[in-house]
Amino acid sequence: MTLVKICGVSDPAGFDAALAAGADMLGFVFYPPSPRALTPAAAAALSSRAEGGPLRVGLFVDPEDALIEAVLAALPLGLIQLHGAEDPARCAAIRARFGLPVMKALGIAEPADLMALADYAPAVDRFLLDAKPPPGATLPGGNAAAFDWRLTAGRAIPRPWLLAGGLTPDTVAEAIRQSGAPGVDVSSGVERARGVKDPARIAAFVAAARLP
Ligand SMILES: O=C(O)c1ccccc1NCC(=O)[C@H](O)[C@H](O)COP(=O)(O)O
Repeated sequence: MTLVKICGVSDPAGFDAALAAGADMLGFVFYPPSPRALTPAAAAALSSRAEGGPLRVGLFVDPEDALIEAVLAALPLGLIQLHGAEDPARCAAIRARFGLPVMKALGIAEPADLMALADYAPAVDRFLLDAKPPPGATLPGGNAAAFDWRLTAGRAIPRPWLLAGGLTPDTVAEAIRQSGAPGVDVSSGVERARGVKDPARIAAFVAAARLP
């Protein structure tokens, strides 16, 4: 079954909808410039709405250790997503220091971009293959921009991975078919306004991603 991550969950309605829809992972953004950013305390309050359920993913952009420490003091995470310019050594250091699996996000626009996967593979547990930020974007992710899904078709990706970038309830099934992705991640495509999740779109996205 295709894994589904709902990223940038920032309010109770979005959290409850992702849970009810059966999402596998929930992303909490710890990057203050994002409209989806949470404080550690706010993420802890959201996360405590349910015992168990989806894996809680903490999303960081070139974080200092102190930020990860502050988040982990507030709530348990199951996975650390690194969405900045962290190199393999920094990914490995974060994984070792915090004893948590790491998912490295990489921007993909052309076949050559997939060559970085081999360098990162020993240092990380998962990949998130996303579009590169479009010109003028102020965030490294969550921009509703897609890359050519055919770039990953038939490619051996050296870790479990999620496809991300511009996915919506209407496109996710075709994206899975074209890319061969074993999992998908979405943020903007399940929002009714930037940074505000839409429960109906979350339900529709998870259902569409799970269609045979
Ligand atoms: O979502 C954010 O605000 C964000 C901010 C800074 C770095 C990464 C961010 N999002 C990363 C994600 O995992 C998104 O879900 C992924 O880029 C796909 O986003 P979208 O194209 O909006 O579905």
